[in-house]
Amino acid sequence: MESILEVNQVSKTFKDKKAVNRISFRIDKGDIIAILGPNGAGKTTAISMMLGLLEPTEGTIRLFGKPPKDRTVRERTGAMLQEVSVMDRLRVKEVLELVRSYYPNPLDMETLVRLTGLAEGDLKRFAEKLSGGQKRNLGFALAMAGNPDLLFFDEPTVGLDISARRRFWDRVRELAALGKTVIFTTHYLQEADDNADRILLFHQGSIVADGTPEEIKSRIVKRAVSVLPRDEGPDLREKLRRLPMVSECYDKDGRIYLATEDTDVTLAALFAQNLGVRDIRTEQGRLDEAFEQLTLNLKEAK
Ligand SMILES: Nc1ncnc2c1ncn2[C@@H]1O[C@H](COP(=O)(O)OP(=O)(O)OP(=O)(O)O)[C@@H](O)[C@H]1O
Repeated sequence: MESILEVNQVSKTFKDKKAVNRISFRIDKGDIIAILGPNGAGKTTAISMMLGLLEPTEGTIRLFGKPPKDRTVRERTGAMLQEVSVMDRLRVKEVLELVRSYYPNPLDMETLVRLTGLAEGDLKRFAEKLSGGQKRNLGFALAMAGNPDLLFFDEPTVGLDISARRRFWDRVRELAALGKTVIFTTHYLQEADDNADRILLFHQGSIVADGTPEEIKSRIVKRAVSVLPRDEGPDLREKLRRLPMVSECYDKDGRIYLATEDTDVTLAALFAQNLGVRDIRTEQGRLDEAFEQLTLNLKEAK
């Protein structure tokens, strides 16, 4: 299978800030990949390096076997970045025509217009006058103008309403079905879970997990047991923490939570030892909470 993207031991340091720290991965054709992570995790910096907009401090990046700035790479790559800046004083149709003209095998104008989701009348409007959502659609069309094999979307759904989001992901799935490779960034585990074939989980510049949504979830979504303290003994949390299979103990919404590898074993021990707790519940860990918990734990571990 053709390797679309290879990132090898890549780091980026801004003055004394290490924004990306020795990341390595390889992406094959036709996958939808989520780069998932909280604010400041290094997602945008990583994408900017893959696009050749930033030079890595160390390491190498190859797209279609060539460096990011190679002309043939540019011709086969499209991007929609966070700020969709459209040229002043150009009408929508003119912007589309201009960007098409940069590419050897552009997408036909009709398809591009369809991808903007704009009405015929809107094509004559100045691009800068479009609403935020319409600008995003135009950005999507511009990313597609060269009929690229590889697409980058940096937080593509921020600010879109639910139906616009759904339309966006439907279009992305269509593209992947045509054999195009899509890389997008997001803060939301749910969005990555719903739309990606593979997730690269970024945290503080490093990739801390790499796998299918199922693999990532099973790694980070732990079941939990939660209790209320009956009498707040001084070492209650420590005793709870030491119960079998418990990996962590934390307070949330007035309850004490025990993340556990095996709720049955933990519950049996909890009932057997009289630890001064009441209202014992088992919880199916929620995805977003687990994600938050994972990134918090990693932060504390540093
Ligand atoms: N040009 C720059 N100069 C100095 N520091 C920078 C620069 N660009 C990014 N950083 C820092 O590098 C880190 C990673 O930033 P980056 O924008 O890549 O994160 P991100 O995961 O995309 O975050 P967000 O989700 O908020 O967009 C941050 O701490 C940021 O402040």
